[in-house]
Amino acid sequence: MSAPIAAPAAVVFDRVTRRFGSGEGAVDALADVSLDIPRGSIFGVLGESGAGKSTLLRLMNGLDHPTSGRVLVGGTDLASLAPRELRAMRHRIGVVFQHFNLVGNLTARANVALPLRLQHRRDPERVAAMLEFVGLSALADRYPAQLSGGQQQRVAIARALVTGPELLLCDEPTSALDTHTTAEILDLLQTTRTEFGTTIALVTHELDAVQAVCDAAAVFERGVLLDTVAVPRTTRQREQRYLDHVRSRLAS
Ligand SMILES: Nc1ncnc2c1ncn2[C@@H]1O[C@H](COP(=O)(O)OP(=O)(O)OP(=O)(O)O)[C@@H](O)[C@H]1O
Repeated sequence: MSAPIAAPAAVVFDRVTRRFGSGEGAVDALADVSLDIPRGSIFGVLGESGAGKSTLLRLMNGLDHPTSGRVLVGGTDLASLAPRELRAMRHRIGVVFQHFNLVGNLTARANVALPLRLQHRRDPERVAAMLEFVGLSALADRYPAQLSGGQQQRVAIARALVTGPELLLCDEPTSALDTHTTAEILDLLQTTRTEFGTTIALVTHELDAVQAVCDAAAVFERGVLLDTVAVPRTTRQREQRYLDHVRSRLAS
């Protein structure tokens, strides 16, 4: 029997170094990092402050480029793209931030529609479907200040997904949320992967978040990739998550 053919990685870091400054003051935010993020996975990027997590995300998003090495997204070296091509590529990548980054004077609905507007597109049905997907149809005409943190993050996720990205970058998406809301947002990320096949990079310093939803995680310290670990999904963990979910529903 022939060996199974591995699906191509959604993101490849090929010997990537990102150096800031020069001479004695130089800092390698990432030092010779090689990493594959499998297509359709939820991949954790774990590390303390200063580990290089944000730098890694900015490189995946094409907002920054390596000092040496290559970052491939969907097989394309981002540094090889002309500005126009890079903009097109970035439409295939959604981003969710720690502090939601919603536009305060736009309703939830208008926030979700924003990425389409920036592409000169209008698709109210798609916007409505995304709001329904994140469970916020009833609150679509509220402004961010009228929503809880968890609700705002749901809007941000709907906004990130509205263009149908194949890659979703999440930068500490639950760090500003309480435990219960964190679990709900992590569940939503899992549903996103299941429903749309989106590859999700989850940057966090929270080990619990990685254990709850990630298939694997890369662990960084001061720019160095210490290890890439598979996260075991035992039956026990699945049962426990289900029980936690049921209990929280009954309690609410
Ligand atoms: N634009 C920059 N200029 C100079 N140094 C930078 C720049 N961006 C990042 N660094 C340095 O690179 C290292 C990694 O920073 P990075 O922000 O990627 O870490 P992080 O893991 O995201 O940290 P945090 O969790 O605090 O956001 C740090 O030492 C930081 O000071």
